[in-house]
Amino acid sequence: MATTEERPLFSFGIIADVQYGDLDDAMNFTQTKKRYYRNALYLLREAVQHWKEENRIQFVLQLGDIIDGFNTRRKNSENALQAVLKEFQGVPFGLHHIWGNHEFYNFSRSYLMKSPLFTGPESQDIASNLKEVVKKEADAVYYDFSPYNGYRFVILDNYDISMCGIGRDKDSPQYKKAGEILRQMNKNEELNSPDGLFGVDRRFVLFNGGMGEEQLQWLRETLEVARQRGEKVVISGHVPVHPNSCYVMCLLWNYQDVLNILQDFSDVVLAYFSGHDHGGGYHFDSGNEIHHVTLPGVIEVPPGSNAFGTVDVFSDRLVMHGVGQLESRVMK
Ligand SMILES: Nc1ncnc2c1ncn2[C@@H]1O[C@H](COP(=O)(O)OP(=O)(O)O)[C@@H](O)[C@H]1O
Repeated sequence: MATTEERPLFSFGIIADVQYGDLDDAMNFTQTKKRYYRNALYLLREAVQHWKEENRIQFVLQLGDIIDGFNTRRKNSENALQAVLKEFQGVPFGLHHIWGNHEFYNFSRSYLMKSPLFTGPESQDIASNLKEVVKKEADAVYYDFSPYNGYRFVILDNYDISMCGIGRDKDSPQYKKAGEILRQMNKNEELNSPDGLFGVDRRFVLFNGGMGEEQLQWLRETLEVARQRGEKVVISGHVPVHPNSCYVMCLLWNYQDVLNILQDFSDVVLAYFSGHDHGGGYHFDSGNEIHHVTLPGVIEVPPGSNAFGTVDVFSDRLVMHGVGQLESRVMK
């Protein structure tokens, strides 16, 4: 029989960039990787089946871009969303859906707030309270929860300051702020192009975003409370925040602000999980003992493989069991 040392305190599932669409396979923008839009749904199904059979995860962190932006061309966004949500129907674990750039190519924030992709703590109230939805519409969607005594999970809204798709209203201060940042840093007419930008500056493209001061302050306060309670914290967002954990073009615009906060609270922060960069990545910030995990994107996994995992949480380590392209690792 397993001793308490051998058994995880609790476990959770991770998956990123499913980007499902009823679309033919096609190459990415740079013509370097194929995207398997229809197969992505089967890979999601396989992941859910795997978690059901394992029978030990408490919740899944779905790290964003669950359907592809190209669904809008066929006016098929809602059908695509229904298809992926159907895979989660009746699952015996919780779900935390993070919003990425592709959510905003398909849907406005107010639509998302009322959809099952909103998994914030007030999701129950909001579905039945339209006034609350209107009030919340302008807000960023970030929240925290404690799945187990002594542990806290933080969900960030990396597209708080953004011009992606129809997410933010064009008149909103967040959209205007995003425009100021982008146009100052990126002189291309096509704002998704990083031409003329070098190194980490290549992150100043339209498909990325940033976090506002209010959210950064909330993150500091949340980590301060966690510190006082003696909790350990796992943070997640769609977009990576460490330049060594991803291709730099995929970094959060103000990644340094977030890194500074994580480093200030390195005594409580264990890891940062993200998606967005389909190639995936990993970096151990050894000075601060924080693990940065960027999951490979399901959309670019050929049939026959997959990219998801189960993380077992022990008192002294996180053990990530990767399936397919997600590498397994022990994170002390
Ligand atoms: N180097 C680039 N120059 C111009 N546009 C680009 C470039 N790379 C990507 N894009 C555009 O940016 C958008 C997002 O790129 P994409 O690779 O599809 O993102 P994701 O990885 O999130 O699916 C697409 O509209 C794509 O055409």
